[in-house]
Amino acid sequence: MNLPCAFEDKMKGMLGDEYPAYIACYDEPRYYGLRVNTNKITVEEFIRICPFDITPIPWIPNGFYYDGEAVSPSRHPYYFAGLYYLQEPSAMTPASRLPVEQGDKVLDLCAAPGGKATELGAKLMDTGVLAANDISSSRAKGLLKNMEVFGIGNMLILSEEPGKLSGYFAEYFDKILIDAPCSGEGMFRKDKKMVKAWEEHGPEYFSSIQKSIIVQAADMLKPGGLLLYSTCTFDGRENEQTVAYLLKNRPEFKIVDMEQYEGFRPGCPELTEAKDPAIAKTVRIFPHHMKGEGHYLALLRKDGGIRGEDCSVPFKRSRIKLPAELEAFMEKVSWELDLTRIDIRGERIYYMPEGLPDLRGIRFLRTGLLMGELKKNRFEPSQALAMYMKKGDYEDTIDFSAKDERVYRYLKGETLDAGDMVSGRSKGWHLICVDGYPLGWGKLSGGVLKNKYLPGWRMC
Ligand SMILES: C[S@@+](CC[C@H](N)C(=O)[O-])C[C@H]1O[C@@H](n2cnc3c(N)ncnc32)[C@H](O)[C@@H]1O
Repeated sequence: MNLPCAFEDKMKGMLGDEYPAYIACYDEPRYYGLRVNTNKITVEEFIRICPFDITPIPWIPNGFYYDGEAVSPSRHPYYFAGLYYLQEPSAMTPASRLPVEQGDKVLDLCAAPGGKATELGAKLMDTGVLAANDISSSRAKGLLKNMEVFGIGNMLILSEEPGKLSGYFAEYFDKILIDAPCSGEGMFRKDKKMVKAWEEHGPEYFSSIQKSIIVQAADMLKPGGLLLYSTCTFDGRENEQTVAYLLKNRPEFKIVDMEQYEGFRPGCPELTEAKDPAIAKTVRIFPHHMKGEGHYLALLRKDGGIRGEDCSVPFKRSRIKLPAELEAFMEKVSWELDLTRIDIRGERIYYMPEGLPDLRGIRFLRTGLLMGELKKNRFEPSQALAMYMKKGDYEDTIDFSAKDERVYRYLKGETLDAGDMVSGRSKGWHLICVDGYPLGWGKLSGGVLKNKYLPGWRMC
């Protein structure tokens, strides 16, 4: 593989005797990974039903390697059911090393397309709130879809400058992840296009963006909260020096240890001006030490305050009366709605997370779970609501086996004959599942299932 000379020289200087082992990795194939959505299925159950061979990624409890040259997990109905996310193994590390607890308010500041945000949302198990932001609104659309496929409801999908967000969310979050835009040196093997991008915008360009983002993020963290900073690059300016910049400008931050793995290598204090030995607690991932691409991670705690103390002033919502159409639909749903969390905007009905600040003025793609729309005396449930549900949450369900070719036809948007799956009198909205995991909605009449799978999500 042709690497820029300036990059090779830098790596020789950084790695010394290890350089030959490092550069030899470029002749080895890349690794393919998938991460189980523990919000929908346990790891044990996934191993039991997984239709292709997988082997555990040793440092990620819900991560697995698969043979990307032999199988296409993105074509399987379980992928459409949101049971897993396809992700490069090292890229699973940042979300796994941020200790999110149920009830936390969590921010993923550079979140699209959702590789980390989907895992943070899964860890919250439908508690607290996850704000997933990306400055690019086109990339944020992909993020929204991935979050909905994963069944995450307690979310905000934002598309804002971090500096603007810090005015709305001052000391609001318990945990923040910054997977910073970077020069991508760690991904050269996986994606050769990254080399060209590096030649256009290198470490110097990104390090100034990273410094401004990390300080803006710091101001959104509660005292006592944790911030995880990560990149997929090797350059000291983007890694250790960005962390050192935060420590200098926000001295209330301290680097803390993260859960270790034998392949992790310590960060390099010598790459910074202050040479603070604590920088060695940050983590470098090199492909010649682990089966994954290059990454960098730092976990930091903000001093002061009692963890869990809530500094936010929640936006007060009053209990509303449900529209009759939604009330009729909810008769078949097994859970109770908290009426203070319902928000009706035009025809659309949202189920909002609790304890939000006033968001007026922020650019967002979604706030809360889009439950559905009110249309001429009827309620039409959304695709997101189907993905949010668990089998049994809705009374009328059609559960296909993954081996039934109708599952594939459903995902392609076809009308199906489902007379054998229901009693003769059954009609109206049905939750369509594969092996017990919801995929979307269908409307039944006389045994014929009208397809309500979201057109933009169909299998090609
Ligand atoms: C490394 S990618 C994030 C990948 C994502 N965390 C994942 O795991 O799928 C960095 C992202 O930062 C976004 N970005 C760039 N500049 C930004 C800024 N100033 N504020 C917020 N996001 C930014 C980019 O659009 C890009 O999607």
